[in-house]
Amino acid sequence: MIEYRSIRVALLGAGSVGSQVARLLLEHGDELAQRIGARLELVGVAVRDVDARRDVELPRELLTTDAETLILGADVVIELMGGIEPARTLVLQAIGSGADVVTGNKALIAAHGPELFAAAEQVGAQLSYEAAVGGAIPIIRPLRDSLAGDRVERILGIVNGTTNFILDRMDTTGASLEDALATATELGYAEADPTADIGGYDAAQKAAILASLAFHTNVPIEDVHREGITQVSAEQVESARKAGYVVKLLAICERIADAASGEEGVSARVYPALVPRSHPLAAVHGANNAVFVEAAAAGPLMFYGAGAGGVQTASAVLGDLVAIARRHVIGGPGTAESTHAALPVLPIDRITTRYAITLEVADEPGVLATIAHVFADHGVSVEQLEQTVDEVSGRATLVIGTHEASEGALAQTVAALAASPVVVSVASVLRVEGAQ
Ligand SMILES: NC(=O)C1=CN([C@@H]2O[C@H](COP(=O)(O)OP(=O)(O)OC[C@H]3O[C@@H](n4cnc5c(N)ncnc54)[C@H](O)[C@@H]3O)[C@@H](O)[C@H]2O)C=CC1
Ligand SMILES: N[C@@H](CC=O)C(=O)O
Ligand code: NA
Repeated sequence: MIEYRSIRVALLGAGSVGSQVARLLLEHGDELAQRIGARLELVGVAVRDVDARRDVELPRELLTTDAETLILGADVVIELMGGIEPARTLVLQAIGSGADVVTGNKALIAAHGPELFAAAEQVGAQLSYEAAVGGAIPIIRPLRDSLAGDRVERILGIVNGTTNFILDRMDTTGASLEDALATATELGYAEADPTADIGGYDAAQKAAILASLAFHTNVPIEDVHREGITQVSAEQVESARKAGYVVKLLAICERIADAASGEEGVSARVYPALVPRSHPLAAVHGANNAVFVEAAAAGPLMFYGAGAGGVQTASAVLGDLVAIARRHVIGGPGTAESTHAALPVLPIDRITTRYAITLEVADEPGVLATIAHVFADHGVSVEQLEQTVDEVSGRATLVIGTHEASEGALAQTVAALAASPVVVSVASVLRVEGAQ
């Protein structure tokens, strides 16, 4: 029997993810020790209430309500409490006391990443957060390590399981958003307050993290353009389906070169978009996540799997922990975040993409010409137009697909269409992403 040295691990939070991390650590201690060359010793678990009922029974002697004392003397601290405070203060205290930190807290990394990474770099500590984006899916380490020699051009991600479940259900069963959300809540995917999911806040935090990593630039959460799925209707999903598209909530991170100056910037944004059914992201069903990365040398890559779930997410936490423990065995400082490129983060009106606009119009002569003029007047080029006429109401529905246009030009076009006497209503405006 080999006598391994111990690496002292403190766990903060024993909820869905934390309790599974504790279980895996306790159950697989021997095997992990052989992989690492040192034993991971779980020295304590900080909880709110030691007597609370948990899905996973943990040895009572490990439980404490005193997180601050638990941190002292730990080699690695795992933060799985969620939220900003006290998580931020405890992570800073852990780093200050010489510990490495693993967290799954995307809200914390998106809002306070630079402060936490700077604190870690100052003392040579490692701050790892694979669980923060895409749950179990390896995406942080591939971006940070595997693609470190490449140049990431674009990321299209389905990074929120709840909204993907809702949109998928609307697409496959014709359910309304409200009914699909109720099912997501019943199945335990949605948060108790699902605003973070359906409002796109959770996806925006993940977009900020992905863009920062991919473009070696600090992308603050405030600079991520965010639109949720609350306005997506069953009609939009249905007409997308008929036209060969699916509606997905996308987190998009993109390098953009200014057309005039050639200067480079980055965009990070979250919105529901039409994705062609032939695109790999269209095949991401249920609560799954996928991150589609386009890199200059590697080409397109897709990372797919369980974006949430206690035990699934615990896998990512354990991966970070093992990597840190192996470094402890070898020695040396942690890897600092790379933000050397410091590219400007561009506002939404600097991006260009394609759009699908649905208009209700009067079925009269000259209407098409008037509409075509509105597009031409604002420099937006129409790629395709389909008309269906309701003989009873005498109204026509026009679905207009554009070539790439700027957000600014498109917004002006839509305003002019809404004001036009031949337009009864602008029924839908959706961006189109991932089309060739
Ligand atoms: N559940 C999931 O599928 C995923 C979760 N995450 C992230 O992982 C982290 C943990 O998530 P979950 O386990 O789902 O949350 P959870 O709500 O199930 O667990 C958090 C636990 O921390 C405890 N806690 C909160 N404040 C505390 C304090 N001051 N002292 C001691 N205990 C405290 C709570 O009582 C709760 O038991 C969050 O940051 C979340 O965003 C990331 C990816 C997926
Ligand atoms: N609420 C999130 C959980 C994981 O981050 C989701 O639905 O994806
Ligand atoms: Na991950």
